Amino acid sequence: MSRAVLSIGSNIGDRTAHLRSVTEALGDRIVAVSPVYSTAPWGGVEQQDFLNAVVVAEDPSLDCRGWLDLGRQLEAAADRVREQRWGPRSLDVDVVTCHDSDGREVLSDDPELTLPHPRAHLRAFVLVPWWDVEPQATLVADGMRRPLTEWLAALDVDEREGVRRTEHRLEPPR
Ligand SMILES: Nc1ncnc2c1ncn2[C@@H]1O[C@H](COP(=O)(O)OP(=O)(O)OP(=O)(O)O)[C@@H](O)[C@H]1O
Ligand SMILES: Nc1nc2c(c(=O)[nH]1)N=C(CO)CN2
Repeated sequence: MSRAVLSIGSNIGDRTAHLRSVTEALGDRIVAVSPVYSTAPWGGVEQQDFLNAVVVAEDPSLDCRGWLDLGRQLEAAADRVREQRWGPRSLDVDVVTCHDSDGREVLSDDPELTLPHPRAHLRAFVLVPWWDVEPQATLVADGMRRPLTEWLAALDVDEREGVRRTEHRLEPPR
């Protein structure tokens, strides 16, 4: 059993449909889904704006590695092509944090699955929607555990202003 915070993003094709493919696949395993944000590209590659959201999900049969594998499967189903680092993609699923069945946060420095995600604290497109669904959450980076609001406050204003809430909704029908 584990609980994961997943960051999902898309900037190619039907972006909402790509994000929705994740919430549809997760179904009853979803604990919370953030609003969808339109976000300026992060990372220096010139490309289309992204749609981003954060999903919190629980699964009794998945460990943290299982969330990474599930994310890869969903990316493949969206015809994700791995070309350029931080470049355009139909669907990106990142595991931001993962807690085990005892509620303990799993930490890992394995390059295949680094936890928490090593760049989450630098990304307003992760922090803003995550704060919407878990305002009390904290994130470890650079050897410090800080509330999301503190990591957000440390970012450039431009970075935060590039993240704008949309009316798109991802919740699967109940
Ligand atoms: N927490 C994590 N979530 C998702 N992938 C991870 C994580 N930690 C390590 N990885 C590894 O990162 C590799 C590259 O992933 P990906 O192609 O999605 O990178 P990216 O989205 O371009 O950049 P970034 O990793 O900065 O989001 C994957 O092969 C994966 O194994
Ligand atoms: N705004 C935004 N920028 C990005 C994103 C993303 O999801 N949103 N994903 C990237 C690859 O990790 C690189 N840059």
